[in-house]
Amino acid sequence: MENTSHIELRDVSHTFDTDSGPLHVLDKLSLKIEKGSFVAVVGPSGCGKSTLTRLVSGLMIPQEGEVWLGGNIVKSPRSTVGMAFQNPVLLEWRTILDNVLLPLEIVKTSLNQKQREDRARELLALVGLEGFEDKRPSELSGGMRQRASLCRSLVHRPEVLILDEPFGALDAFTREDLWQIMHELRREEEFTCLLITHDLRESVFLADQVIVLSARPARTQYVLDVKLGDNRTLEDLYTKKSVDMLADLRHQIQVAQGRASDEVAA
Ligand SMILES: Nc1ncnc2c1ncn2[C@@H]1O[C@H](COP(=O)(O)OP(=O)(O)OP(=O)(O)O)[C@@H](O)[C@H]1O
Repeated sequence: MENTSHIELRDVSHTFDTDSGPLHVLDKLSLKIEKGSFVAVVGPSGCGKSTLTRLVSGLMIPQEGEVWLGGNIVKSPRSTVGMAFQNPVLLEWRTILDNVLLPLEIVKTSLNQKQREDRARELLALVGLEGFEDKRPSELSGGMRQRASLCRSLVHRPEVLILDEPFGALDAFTREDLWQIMHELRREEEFTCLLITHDLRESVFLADQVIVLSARPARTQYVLDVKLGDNRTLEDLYTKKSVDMLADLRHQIQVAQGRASDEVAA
């Protein structure tokens, strides 16, 4: 069947077996993400957002429905996916450069050692870590470690970048720095991005589209097209357009949490 989306979930349902019985997490979840777009997923705590990232990356296979990536059904972990999480999990016994190089030791590549290092150094320079290549992770701040983690997730030029709350543990100012670095990375690198976040401002600043999931079992409840330009700045978050979008999203989250009616516009 023809498939024009880069990432697509078709009627995906999943139930975990837990000590207290079956836990129905996703219920006929369907969504489409176009190639090169940046989509943020928000929703109530525990609704199944991380489960969604595991399905897209092939770390898990759904019990029902299909996950498509680049025109193929996902049946196993995919090397064309890069991932970054809230905890950067850098290896302390490796330098920052060697941490960034790690995926190129695992994924098949035609690059020789010099080309690999050039690629890693290019990314580190892009995120402002030039001069820190030989440091150990513990010598860097939390924000710098997360920047290195982003480089590691992109070093093998994945087609899809999955970010699961990567900025959630950072202070507000560092988080905003990282948001701007994400825009810089997007200008320089080619990838389709799926971001999981609890931060509505982050979703509006970074994404082309924000998908609101319902409470568990999650379904797509609402989709917001973010009508800000590609060259958006932090100041744009304080314009009426952004404030209205944020109010809309906040209302949808309240609906998902059962704290508001979906008949009332925010
Ligand atoms: N392997 C598993 N086995 C059993 N239960 C699981 C498993 N993985 C996740 N869960 C449960 O499924 C539910 C959804 O988990 P998931 O991590 O996808 O939610 P989330 O929306 O990312 O949560 P949060 O917003 O808190 O980060 C949670 O109740 C979680 O405890």
